[in-house]
Amino acid sequence: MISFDEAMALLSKHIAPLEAETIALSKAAGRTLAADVTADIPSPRRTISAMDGYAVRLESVVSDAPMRVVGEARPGCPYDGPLATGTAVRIFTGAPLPEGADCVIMQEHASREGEDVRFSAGFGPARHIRQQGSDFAKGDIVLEQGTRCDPKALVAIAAGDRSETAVHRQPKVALLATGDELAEPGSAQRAPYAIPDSTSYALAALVEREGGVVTTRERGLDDLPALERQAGELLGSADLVVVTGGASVGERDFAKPMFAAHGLEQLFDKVAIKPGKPVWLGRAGETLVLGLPGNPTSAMVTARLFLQPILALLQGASTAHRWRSMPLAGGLPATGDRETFARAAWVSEGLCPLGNQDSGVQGGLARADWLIRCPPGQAELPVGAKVQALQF
Ligand SMILES: Nc1nc2c(c(=O)[nH]1)N[C@H]1C(S)=C(S)[C@@H](COP(=O)(O)OP(=O)(O)OC[C@H]3O[C@@H](n4cnc5c(N)ncnc54)[C@H](O)[C@@H]3O)O[C@H]1N2
Ligand code: MOO
Repeated sequence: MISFDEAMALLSKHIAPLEAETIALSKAAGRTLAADVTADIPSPRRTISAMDGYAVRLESVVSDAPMRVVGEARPGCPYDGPLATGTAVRIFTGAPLPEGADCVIMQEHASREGEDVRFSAGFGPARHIRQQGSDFAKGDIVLEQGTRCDPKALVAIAAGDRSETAVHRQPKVALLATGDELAEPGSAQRAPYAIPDSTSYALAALVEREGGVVTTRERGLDDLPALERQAGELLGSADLVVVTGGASVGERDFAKPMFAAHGLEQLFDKVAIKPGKPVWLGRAGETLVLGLPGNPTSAMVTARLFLQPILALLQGASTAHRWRSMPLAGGLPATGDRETFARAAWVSEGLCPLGNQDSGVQGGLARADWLIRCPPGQAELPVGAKVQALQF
């Protein structure tokens, strides 16, 4: 059995980004950049006003003396010509600053009388000007390779006047839930010992949220020849197969054997963590296979700890575990001999570990927004202690 850190190092070592493709900006949300994005134009594109008011040469302004307004500048429509000393140009936020102007006086400090304007004293030292290129220059890198295009990143690409961007292909992910007892949610109540397949929809949602494409979401009975056939079909259709259940040592735990006939090479099998010890990763041909334990909390915790970084690595992103130091708002029990990821909720002053930490929990999962990382053998921790936590 390997440690969590050793398992993470194996992910980084064995998982390379999928090939790159160029896509329209309109399709880029959620995708990961395969190359740095450089700006084709500077931002701001021109030196512009940051306020609605009057553009002036500051040294020519005399408080409460009339000044001639010689024209207007609007965004996209500049004042034509240099600004003569002793004159002002009506200007609006975002408009190019007239040549020769070095200050914008906000209209709140101006009183207009026909063609003239007077400025009251005390309009302040701010010039209210944004210099051309003060945000970024033409040719600057506005986003680095490996950045995920969240809404804020889309602003930078568009502002650099780029209509397309190079991203890594989306991973195709096939989901298989194994277990004779599993039934489609809504139909379990019709058979006395059936239970709803509660994690497949959750895993599909996680895959899609993290930039993958779910090619299939299916169930398999605990029957090895049938599972072997199913494995062959799934391996041919996906970059990654995620199989839940059947990971442990039971006589009908077939998650690994079903891929053995297809040349499965194991990268790791069992990790010293709680929950989720039976998690495993392998490769059959070109396709990765991730095995998650059947217990629902274990499946979701290992999906967060392993599936999410695998999807990130396939898309060329940096491994996505952002641990944060956070205070405890409730006591944390001592840890056993496996590194433990305690489920916790954020309350006003910190993280409160949930009362039921059983790996079969389903109902309380929605309240668990954080995983607290507890090293093996850690003593009980009091309220206020700092812990390492990962958004869950
Ligand atoms: N003798 C041992 N027994 C077990 C060990 C062990 O080391 N020695 N490990 C335990 C641990 S830890 C876990 S976690 C589980 C994992 O077992 P499996 O991955 O083989 O999972 P199953 O046996 O198929 O199912 C466990 C449990 O979860 C329910 N389940 C399965 N799939 C789903 C699903 N898609 N939706 C909802 N619930 C699901 C299943 O009905 C079982 O109740 O093994 C321990 N045993
Ligand atoms: O360690 Mo298992 O994944 O919790 O019950």
